[in-house]
Amino acid sequence: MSSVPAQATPRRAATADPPPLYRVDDLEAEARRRLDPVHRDFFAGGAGDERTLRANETAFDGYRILPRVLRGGGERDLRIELFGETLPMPVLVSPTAFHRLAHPQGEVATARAVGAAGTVMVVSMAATTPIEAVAGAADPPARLWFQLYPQPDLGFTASVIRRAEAAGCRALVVTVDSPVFGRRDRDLRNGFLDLPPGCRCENMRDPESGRVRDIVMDATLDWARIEWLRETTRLPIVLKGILHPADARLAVEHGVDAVLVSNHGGRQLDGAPASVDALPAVVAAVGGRIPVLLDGGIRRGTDILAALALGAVAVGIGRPVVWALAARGEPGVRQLLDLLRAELARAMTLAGAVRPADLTREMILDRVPV
Ligand SMILES: Cc1cc2nc3c(=O)[nH]c(=O)nc-3n(C[C@H](O)[C@H](O)[C@H](O)COP(=O)(O)O)c2cc1C
Ligand SMILES: CCCCC(=O)C(=O)O
Repeated sequence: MSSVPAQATPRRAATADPPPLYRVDDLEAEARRRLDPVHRDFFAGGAGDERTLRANETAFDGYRILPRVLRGGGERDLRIELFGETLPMPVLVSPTAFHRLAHPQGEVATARAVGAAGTVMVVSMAATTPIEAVAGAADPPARLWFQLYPQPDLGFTASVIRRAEAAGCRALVVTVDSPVFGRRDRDLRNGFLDLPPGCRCENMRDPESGRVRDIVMDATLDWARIEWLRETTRLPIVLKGILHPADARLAVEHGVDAVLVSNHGGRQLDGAPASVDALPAVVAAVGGRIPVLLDGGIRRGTDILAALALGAVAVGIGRPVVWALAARGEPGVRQLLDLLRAELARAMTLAGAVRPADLTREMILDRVPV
């Protein structure tokens, strides 16, 4: 039970702690002040006219939560089960490239914050810290999943998977929305091409030559390659970037363990639907056979609630993590995860749900005029 006034925040004493965080979006403004404008544009931007980028956030305005009352229930239980493990909350850190452009401690800082929160960090193939160092960074250790852009060189792809397995990653997140790199006008205008000296995609280091390879976006990628991956690893496979229900069905047929409904944060196909708008049809197509995850535009506990009620088992957050990292480093990412947890718990309490499984489709009114 909370005593009134639940909102009161004590006046701040002079301390080294980061300032309080009231809303996720405040981190973006703070990060923008600190970042090199070229890097800021890389993190913030999307493909084309950024229609999909904008839609990811605004689409949540089109859903309303129909609360249940007088359900009691006391403390909320935010835990979920995924791949046989219990996660403390239904929020994962989606893979984002180049954390060392946001903060000198890069992925190490992110992993420490995620370790403290007990949830999952999906480490990007384009991380600027080797997966082994990310895995060794956090105490308690972070649960890591590894994001893969399958490379045309199968031997090299297999070697990256072996590294991820050896480092203790518990799932492989295969990004399938990037047969070619999205065209991002901001980066083209800014001439953003190279990482600063000393900053590299360490997971792309060739085991034989020691050279760091470029990540290839492979337009020949097809379901046969997913079958190859299925035979190459025993890790659960998550397909990231599913939007069409027919692809969700194919994913199930190919023995994939989960799908992540995503448009890559609006950075690949501009004009694709907002993730949350694509979610219900994917959930229907999958029919409960495998978990459905979602990322794109999650900025509030109520966004998480809506996605769960529409059938997602968990959501991922991309840019907010980068902003938190750039603004406040590891403590910022901790604050971000704490804030989203608190917002979700409060939203669930107000909506009459004790646990994520209580969030059901009838609690969402959609096509609300905005
Ligand atoms: C700066 C940035 C880098 C990203 N890098 C990757 C990546 O390396 N691999 C990947 O699969 N997705 C990548 N994504 C997409 C995210 O995993 C995620 O789908 C997206 O950011 C979710 O939307 P949100 O930023 O609105 O939360 C990146 C997104 C951003 C913003
Ligand atoms: C080769 C870097 C890929 C990063 C990425 O996926 C993105 O910027 O969206």
